[in-house]
Amino acid sequence: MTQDIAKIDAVMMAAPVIPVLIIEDPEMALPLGRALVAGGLPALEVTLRTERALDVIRAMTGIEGAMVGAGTVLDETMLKAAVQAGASFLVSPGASPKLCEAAETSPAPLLPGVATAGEAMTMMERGYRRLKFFPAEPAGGAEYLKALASPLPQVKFCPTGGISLDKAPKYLSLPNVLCVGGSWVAPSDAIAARDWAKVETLAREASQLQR
Ligand SMILES: O=C(O)C(=O)C[C@H](O)[C@H](O)COP(=O)(O)O
Repeated sequence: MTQDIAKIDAVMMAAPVIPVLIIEDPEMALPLGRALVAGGLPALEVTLRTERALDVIRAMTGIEGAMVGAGTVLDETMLKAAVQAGASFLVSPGASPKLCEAAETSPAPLLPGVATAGEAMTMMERGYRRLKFFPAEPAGGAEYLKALASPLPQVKFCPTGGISLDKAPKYLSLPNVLCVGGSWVAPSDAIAARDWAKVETLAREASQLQR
């Protein structure tokens, strides 16, 4: 199957925001994940950008109510390792033919990144209907994404990259946006200070955004 829309929609519709997590220390995984879920954000994207990211995914799969995915999935090796660690969805900053091929036999659905109409059309030809718009703010922001809605109404996006609590509403009001992604709900200073109350507050604000 190219992209299991029901599976990826369950992730994209779980909350208005998917936290994008960059975690160095697996000991932070459980308290951080619990704070985000308690604040109303159950879908968690753990980027494969740190050495222990797979351990973080393993730990987070034990959190009740969490849907744990892997971000920054760049190739087949990373995709397989993420699935093996328990990732139930996969996110990539871009879409390469080899990565898409690997995703087509994966039990976890892939949300691939695109930044142009041409890239979106290439993914549509492969059967994809849910895409990440990345990097959202530098690539043109909500206005740019709004302009894609009219010619490409079948495609729904998760814009990510440079989005904050203030910028999220512009995206969430668009007809072609199901949710947004962002790291602002799990800032590195709060993680370093183990300030889980702050993370929960940020998550709660994000979970209450309208879409
Ligand atoms: O590598 C990936 O697969 C990603 O998901 C990239 C992230 O979407 C952005 O790095 C998050 O951007 P900020 O919210 O601006 O920090």
